[in-house]
Amino acid sequence: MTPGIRPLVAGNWKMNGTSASLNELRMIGNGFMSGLDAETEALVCVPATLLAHAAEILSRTPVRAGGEDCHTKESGAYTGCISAEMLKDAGASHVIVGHSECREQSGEDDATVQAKASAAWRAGLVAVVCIGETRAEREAGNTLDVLSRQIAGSVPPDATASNTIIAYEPVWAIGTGLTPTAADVAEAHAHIREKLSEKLGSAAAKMRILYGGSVKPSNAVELLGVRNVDGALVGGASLKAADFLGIAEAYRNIS
Ligand SMILES: O=C(CO)COP(=O)(O)O
Repeated sequence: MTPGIRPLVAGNWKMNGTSASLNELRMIGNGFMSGLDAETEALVCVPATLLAHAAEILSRTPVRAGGEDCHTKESGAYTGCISAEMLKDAGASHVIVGHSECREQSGEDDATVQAKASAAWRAGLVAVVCIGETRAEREAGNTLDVLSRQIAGSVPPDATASNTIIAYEPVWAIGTGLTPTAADVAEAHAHIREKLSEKLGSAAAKMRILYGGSVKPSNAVELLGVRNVDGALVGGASLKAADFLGIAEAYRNIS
């Protein structure tokens, strides 16, 4: 938590979900309509094939729909790619950029992530910029250096708290059931806030910094209660409405 910042619980469905999964989304929307939105904002980033449906379903709820990645360009001969403008047209409000799975699988570097964040803004979307160290980097004691380098390279210098959200996702915690200790999360998030302040000045004070990596209802109070943790980016547990709502409910027990 950061005083004065409203938390955001965001889901990332990754390459999961068909039209049959939209019922979970309906239940997520209904859950937030029955009072959870008093505690936190909510977003679910879905595969592009589901985005228009998701946006339509969620339009009657406080939950917003987002994309999982975008191209840097607005349009053109880029077979299989999706622009930020296309996501916006399909009803997205946000897009994730620089997820470690994209960085690894597509060889995406910090400069590309930064260009994607700018592309998101060009289309009127909020960019959720992901950063985080690998297991080898953590074991070598380089976590904070990696975060500094990724902030320097991936976050555009004109980022503001209204157009950008940072998601700290230790790569080794994603989908593994492993999580950093609350003290480790506190250290990483404080470092991220400090580096953002050096880079962005006063804009950094209100910028949301989400934690992602094996967040579940059972660990949400501990992880989301940490200072400078302004919400969660949830993978596996966002696919089941009960789990995603259970994570958001943690805010009823965090003061
Ligand atoms: O990568 C993530 C969200 O973007 C986290 O995934 P898990 O919650 O499945 O560990």
